[in-house]
Amino acid sequence: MNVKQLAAEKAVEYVVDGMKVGLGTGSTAYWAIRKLGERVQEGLKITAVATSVASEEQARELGIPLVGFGDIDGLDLTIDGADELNHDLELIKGGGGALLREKIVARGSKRMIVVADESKAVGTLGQFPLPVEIVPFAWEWTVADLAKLGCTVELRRSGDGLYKTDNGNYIADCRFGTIASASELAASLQNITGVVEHGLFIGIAALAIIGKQDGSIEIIEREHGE
Ligand SMILES: O=C(CO)[C@H](O)[C@H](O)COP(=O)(O)O
Repeated sequence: MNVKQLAAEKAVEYVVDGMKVGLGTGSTAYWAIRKLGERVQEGLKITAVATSVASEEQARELGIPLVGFGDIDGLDLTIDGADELNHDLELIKGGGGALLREKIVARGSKRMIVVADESKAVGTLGQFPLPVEIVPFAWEWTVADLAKLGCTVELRRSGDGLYKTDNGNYIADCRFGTIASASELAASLQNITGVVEHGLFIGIAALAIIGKQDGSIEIIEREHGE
């Protein structure tokens, strides 16, 4: 059973004619984009923006109509994956390196649906290293500032060199083990000048659709205003 596909295809049921849709990034969002492509070929009328070059290419191949950010002032719905999520729908994202674009797109959406398999649902965030996008300039100092927050930091690598995001920045993967307060940590991260954005998504996701190995689906909805 492909539980990522299960969750992703359930989320696509929330898409209706006329919607402006944000396309996430990663191996779960892949299935959502694929299903959306099928529905577009069957006549669904939507427009979309993508959160990464990879998702944009996938959408284009499937014939999903893409628009520029200058053509629309917001989105109705974004469907995206997560690396970890807790019961308050606080997320760690950025395992695929697209966290900055993902956060811009999710924040510009009336609703964000998170799609994940059950391994991503945790009691406390922090086992997954928190991805933080940082500018290459003086990255050594930024990494040192991040380490002062109580994590071990590894600059993400790709092949022989350093990994670069679609925006030309680096990713510092910060292993905290346990994140007691996501909002306090988010505030500390935002205070570090070399940080472009971090992978904590707080108060953004409205709904999580979690696919389980037994073929069932769990839905978690965030209380309004939480
Ligand atoms: O945040 C992300 C990419 O930046 C992904 O949504 C996250 O890494 C989950 O990916 P996957 O669905 O492949 O497990």
